[in-house]
Amino acid sequence: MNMGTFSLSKADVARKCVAILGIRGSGKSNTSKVMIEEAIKEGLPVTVIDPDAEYVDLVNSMGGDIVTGSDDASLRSEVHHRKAISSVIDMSEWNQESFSFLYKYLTNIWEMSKDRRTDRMIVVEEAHEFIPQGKVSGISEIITRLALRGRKRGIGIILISQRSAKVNKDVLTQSEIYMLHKVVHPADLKVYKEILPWKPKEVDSVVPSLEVGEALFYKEGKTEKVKIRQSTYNTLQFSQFREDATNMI
Ligand SMILES: Nc1ncnc2c1ncn2[C@@H]1O[C@H](COP(=O)(O)OP(=O)(O)OP(=O)(O)O)[C@@H](O)[C@H]1O
Repeated sequence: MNMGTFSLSKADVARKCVAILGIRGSGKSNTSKVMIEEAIKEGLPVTVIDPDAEYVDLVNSMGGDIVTGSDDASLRSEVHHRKAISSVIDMSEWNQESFSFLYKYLTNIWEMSKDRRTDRMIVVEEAHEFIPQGKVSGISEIITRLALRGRKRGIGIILISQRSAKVNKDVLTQSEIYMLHKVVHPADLKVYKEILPWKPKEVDSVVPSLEVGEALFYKEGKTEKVKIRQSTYNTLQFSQFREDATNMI
């Protein structure tokens, strides 16, 4: 999996918990898009919980299925699971139906993966909204279960959040891979200090000066400063836009 200045293997991420953290605009979504692109290419299906419908075009263009609150959760999750199809749960309506759909879909994936294991990464954008620290809901419970007990059933998780201090600690601290983009707030720097085997001073001096697309990649006790490549989809979109603009002139 070509991530930019570093690479990952499918085995590095399948059935693992990955956390992508950083302030707004630091490059988290791009990092997760690159990971998703590479996972799908390697035959590892993903399900993205997408509050802003920002993964719809990417996953759609790679052969995935887009579902919303008005779809049949049992049917869609069954087909996606059986045929190893990637999906985006478009939560942008942010209404009761979307939440009911999400709960049923994830619960079904959990149930079905007991007898029929197929590897899948569940991507949780704005993770602090779905698994907040100190608050419990049906959705937070099922995501927590998938994150903490999904490994044996083939399930891995990618958590993305701009508010690391607000994400359920039990889940966040179970992550095996961290992609730590820029943060500046002391509460978020504190979370990084708990994750990284660095002196607090070092975290304070390095992390706030990370540039867009740069991150500290932490895995198995080792930390490396990396630059993530641009998602092909972003680049394609951009070149398509340029082409369209040129044709208009
Ligand atoms: N690795 C990268 N190389 C070059 N540009 C990048 C990279 N990562 C992100 N960018 C650019 O930076 C901008 C913000 O990126 P992105 O949306 O991924 O940030 P974010 O942290 O997810 O922000 P938000 O929390 O607002 O969703 C985008 O225009 C994106 O194209």
